[in-house]
Amino acid sequence: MVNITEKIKEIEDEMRRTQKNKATEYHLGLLKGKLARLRAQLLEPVGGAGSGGGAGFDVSKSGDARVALVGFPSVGKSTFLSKITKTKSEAASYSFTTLTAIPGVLEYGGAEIQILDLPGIIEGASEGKGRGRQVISAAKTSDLILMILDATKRAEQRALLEAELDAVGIRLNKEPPNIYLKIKKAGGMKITFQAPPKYLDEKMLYNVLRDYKILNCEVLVRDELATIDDFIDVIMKDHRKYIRCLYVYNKIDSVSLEFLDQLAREPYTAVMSCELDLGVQEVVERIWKELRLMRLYTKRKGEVPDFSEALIVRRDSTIEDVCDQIHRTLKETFKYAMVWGASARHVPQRVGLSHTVADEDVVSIVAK
Ligand SMILES: Nc1nc2c(ncn2[C@@H]2O[C@H](COP(=O)(O)OP(=O)(O)OP(=O)(O)O)[C@@H](O)[C@H]2O)c(=O)[nH]1
Ligand SMILES: [K+]
Ligand SMILES: [Mg+2]
Repeated sequence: MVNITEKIKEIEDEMRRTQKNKATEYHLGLLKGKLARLRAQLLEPVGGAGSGGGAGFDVSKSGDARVALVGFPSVGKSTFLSKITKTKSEAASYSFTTLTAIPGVLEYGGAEIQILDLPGIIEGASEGKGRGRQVISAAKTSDLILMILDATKRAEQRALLEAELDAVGIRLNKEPPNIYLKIKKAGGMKITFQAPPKYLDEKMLYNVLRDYKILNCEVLVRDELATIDDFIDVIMKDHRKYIRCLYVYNKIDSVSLEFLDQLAREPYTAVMSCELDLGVQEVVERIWKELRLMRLYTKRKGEVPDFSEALIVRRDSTIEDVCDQIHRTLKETFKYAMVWGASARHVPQRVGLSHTVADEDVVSIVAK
């Protein structure tokens, strides 16, 4: 039997050989669909625990969020971890100094953020080269990926890493496609476009759905710019993860100012030198921003708010989320909440469980 990696290679080769034009786009769409299926199979765990498969490292999540340091060997991931947390992770000039996941804790704005130093990955990681698959699985569990890049190395490194993450279903700085898909038991396929699509047509979707043996379903494409890749992502949604990514170029002590200026202007990008301690604090601030966490302060009735300890919640959290964060059963006795701050229409505002809070609000929960 041909193994999955070989099958993947065959399809990739065929895609490369196929010229892109109107006549081949249906065929290419089908190949992309098959490729996505095989890649998902490749990541399925085989055998028992620890057998490689899709399992990450055995580090439990802790704190308010998790950030994964992903990059080629010797870009300075461990040096960075040791700089911003109390954990010391060995750093050296040779590749693969780090062989497992090393967690550290970054304290910022009253939050505890878990930073995961990971072994370096290389091209082919998604297909299991080196510790690649384990590293990528760990990255998949994070709330933010910090892609550490070496400013002195060729520019392709970033695209190569992105391709590796993309191959395992990680989508960086992207929202899930605006396509509705409901699989049904009967009734055939009903495909609707909200506006004339630029890159799709009914036949293309029909072909791919048939190939996935989805014969009864309802599809509504809401985005006129959606591509066949987006559509496959929707079919494979259980294998997709949409994660924010900050690109961090380290070792800027060794590049020209001109080049540095160019790097710093790229979107989602920060630059630093761990060695000269340049820009490191700015990267920490960007981590906080990208995580989109909020600080809330609680207040007991008749007392002043407790500003010494913040309650950390995710952006767009509601009073219900706040209750869950404080105590598992608080919701059951909840009567109403009083809110002071940016989310309150007037101060204080009396609100229910569905009220959305804002950063630095003061909240007082009143129980029955
Ligand atoms: N010039 C320069 N060198 C740096 C900087 N930061 C780290 N280094 C050096 O780069 C080398 C690799 O650093 P590590 O922290 O081990 O890199 P890593 O990414 O953890 O490497 P692996 O664990 O092997 O994947 C070490 O010799 C560091 O001293 C920097 O800002 N500038
Ligand atoms: K190293
Ligand atoms: Mg390391």
